[in-house]
Amino acid sequence: MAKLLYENEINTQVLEGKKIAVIGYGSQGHAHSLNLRESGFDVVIGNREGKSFNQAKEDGFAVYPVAEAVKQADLVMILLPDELQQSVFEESIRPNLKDGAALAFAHGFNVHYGQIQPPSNVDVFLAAPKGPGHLVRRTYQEGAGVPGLYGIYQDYTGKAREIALAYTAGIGSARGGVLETSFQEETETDLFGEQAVLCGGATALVKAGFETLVEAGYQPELAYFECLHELKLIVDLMYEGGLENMRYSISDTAEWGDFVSGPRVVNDETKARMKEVLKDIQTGEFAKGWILENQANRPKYTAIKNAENNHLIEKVGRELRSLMPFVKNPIQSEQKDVKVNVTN
Ligand SMILES: NC(=O)C1=CN([C@@H]2O[C@H](COP(=O)(O)OP(=O)(O)OC[C@H]3O[C@@H](n4cnc5c(N)ncnc54)[C@H](OP(=O)(O)O)[C@@H]3O)[C@@H](O)[C@H]2O)C=CC1
Ligand SMILES: CC[C@](O)(C(C)=O)C(=O)O
Ligand SMILES: [Mg+2]
Ligand SMILES: [Mg+2]
Repeated sequence: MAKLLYENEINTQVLEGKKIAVIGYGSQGHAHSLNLRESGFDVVIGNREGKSFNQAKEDGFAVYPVAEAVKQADLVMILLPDELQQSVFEESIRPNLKDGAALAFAHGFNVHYGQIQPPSNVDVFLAAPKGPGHLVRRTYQEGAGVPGLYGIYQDYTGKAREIALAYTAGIGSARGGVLETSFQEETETDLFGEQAVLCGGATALVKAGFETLVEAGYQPELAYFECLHELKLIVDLMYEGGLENMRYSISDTAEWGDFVSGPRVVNDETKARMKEVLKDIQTGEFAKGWILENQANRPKYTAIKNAENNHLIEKVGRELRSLMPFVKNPIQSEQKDVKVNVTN
């Protein structure tokens, strides 16, 4: 088994007395900053003025324009959207990095695809929690943590690995275990996971199941419960004890259906498509398309997002969840301007 490291094996002294600038106070940014502060580290925030800037202030941080935060930092963690990192880096980060500082990323996209070429006089590492930022925060508050990856791209000071590990401990990832990787491996597997399984694969499966039932004349509310609501309960069982634990809790009828019908839906053809998705990630084709989409102001992204928000499963879901007060949405209720663009 690969070597995972845990809190009790990590020495965090290397970050004592050092100033950490977290650049970006969004999903990952707020979680890293709050967790690091509660782990005893000295954190300042760099953000443009606006919603996140104000939130970070409200949360008690010293908040600066990006350039000012970078100037004072011994460690700069870049938690800006991937598609904006290159321009902010060239304008406000590169010119202000201290000699011997550490530059960190939570995803290797920009370094791996050559969008950011770090200067040679800094350490460069990856500290990538394997989970959404709001859960990185929530699990930390619960005394647990989201497992993470660390990887060294450049070791200028000779301490890059020690610093990276201390950082993963500070955000709570070392409670779940941290695994060494490279920027290439993290970037390619993270993109594959989110596209083929966790986000793209899961939403496509849920929607296809919902549509199949509704088109066959079944009630949309029932189809929502069956294909989306209950999925969380099933995945919780997998999270807690693997496929075996989920199969222990379901009926034998369901388990037999799982064995014989699952492979009829997700089969060799699906796997061949997954391999195509992976190939596009490995060759840089996906990255190129995403960079161009942003340069064009996201026409396809915006059209698809609007259509998705207006899908029947979303309309039915909003109504049903409003009738289930125990289904809390702490993430969106903490945001003042939820980005749901619903028509009709
Ligand atoms: N989301 C996740 O859970 C995960 C993300 N990652 C990686 O973490 C990084 C951050 O992603 P994520 O947390 O989703 O990003 P978000 O979009 O949630 O947050 C981005 C933050 O950057 C700020 N920002 C945007 N533009 C600028 C700018 N020009 N100058 C200064 N600040 C700016 C935003 O502030 P404002 O309010 O002003 O827009 C916001 O606070 C990415 O590399 C991503 O791949 C890795 C693992 C999981
Ligand atoms: C699964 C999506 C993710 O990779 C993540 C939360 O880990 C992301 O980029 O947001
Ligand atoms: Mg991820
Ligand atoms: Mg990702």
